[in-house]
Amino acid sequence: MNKLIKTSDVNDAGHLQIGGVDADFLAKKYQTPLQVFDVTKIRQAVQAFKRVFEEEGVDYEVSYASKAFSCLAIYQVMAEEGAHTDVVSGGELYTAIKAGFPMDKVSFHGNNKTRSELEMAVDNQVGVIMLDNFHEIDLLSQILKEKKAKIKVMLRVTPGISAHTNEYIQTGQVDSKFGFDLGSGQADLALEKVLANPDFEMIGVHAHIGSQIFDVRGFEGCGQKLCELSSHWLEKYGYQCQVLNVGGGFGISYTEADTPLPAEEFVRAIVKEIKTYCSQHEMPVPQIWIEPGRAIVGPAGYSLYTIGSRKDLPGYTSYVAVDGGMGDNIRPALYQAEYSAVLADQPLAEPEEKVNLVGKYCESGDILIKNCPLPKNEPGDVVVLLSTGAYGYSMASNYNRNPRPAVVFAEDGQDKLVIKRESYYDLIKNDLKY
Ligand SMILES: Cc1ncc(COP(=O)(O)O)c(C=O)c1O
Ligand SMILES: N[C@@H](CCCC[NH3+])C(=O)O
Repeated sequence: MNKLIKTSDVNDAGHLQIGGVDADFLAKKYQTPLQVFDVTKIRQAVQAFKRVFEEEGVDYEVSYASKAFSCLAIYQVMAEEGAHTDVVSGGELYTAIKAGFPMDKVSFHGNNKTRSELEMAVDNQVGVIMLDNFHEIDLLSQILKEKKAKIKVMLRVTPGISAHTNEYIQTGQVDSKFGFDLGSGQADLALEKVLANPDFEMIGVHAHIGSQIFDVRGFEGCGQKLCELSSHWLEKYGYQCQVLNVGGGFGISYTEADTPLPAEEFVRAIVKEIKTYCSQHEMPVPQIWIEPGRAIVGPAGYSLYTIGSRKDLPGYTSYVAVDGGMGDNIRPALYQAEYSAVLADQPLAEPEEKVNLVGKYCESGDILIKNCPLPKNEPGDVVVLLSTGAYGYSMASNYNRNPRPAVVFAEDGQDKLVIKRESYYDLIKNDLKY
């Protein structure tokens, strides 16, 4: 039995249930490929993070990194849970605005925010802009002057920590496109510029060391680096950081081989590290903000596909193809990410074979799971990839002009369509004939 499946995930009919709704029923009702989220799991993930901070007695914010999955409904759920959110583009910001998400709880990230994106953020008075580089400090200064506006800012720094994860998803090492480098003095210079402009209200410092990280030491190191920087700034400039934002990146299980700490335990370790530093240096404990994306939506997401063709290669392997693939989940092709799968109508069945579970895209690399253990299966069966809630739909494309799937939220036995399936017309609606 797949260890990612708990007995509570299986209903009386022996089918997988998501948010209390039968997965086979969802596949029939909405067709496949289909992305389904268990909203209870999303809420529980936010609440588990909050509980740690409350138990530790520190001021905090849990800011959902919405690049992991962005749509109107997820911002509504985050607003209901009292979470902050971070956005990294005008498009994510627009979606949060249209969802009615409170703008004072938005952090705006990005290494190359455009003038129009920054103007949009200022016009909507987002909670905080994460300043990433000198160009942005100048650009935002100009915009604030023109608009006679003020805004809260934080400086994003690279703490010089290489988290042990795929090289494309590391961000905290010195040689990174994000943030101000500490060692070369860039971060000090950035602070000087920011403090010199009264239109900026500088509230603190941010670092994010990477994503899908299992080793707690990187996070502790990040917390410590931010504390050291904060002491240094107090000593050198008399500037006291109110907020230390340690980013996200908490690893989750995609397969049975992944055994990370529960995500909230990473946070407990960071909080303890910061508290220890502060007590040793007689500093007040600042507000601690975190920005988890994957850990909030990843385990709550399920990708439902229908099995179609099969190719058996004697002496090699078998290819079992589904009606989605790299267009709705690029992660296996891009990062060699691994997933596990079960059949919707018999999630507890023992595997009988290992196959390459492939998609329908015109690429040999369109393999969702290599050597995927599956029970006996046939065309028409619904196969479900687990833990696909983060960076699946949000990185989806229309490659081969395949429409993107529908997304359904399921909670307490109720299902609700939150993103319609794209139609063929959607694919051509912005095309113009030559
Ligand atoms: C600045 C920042 N914050 C938060 C996140 C969220 O990371 P994760 O989804 O791994 O928690 C990212 C993405 O890696 C990021 O770049
Ligand atoms: N998109 C990546 C993570 C990047 C996180 C954004 N900084 C993934 O699927 O793992």
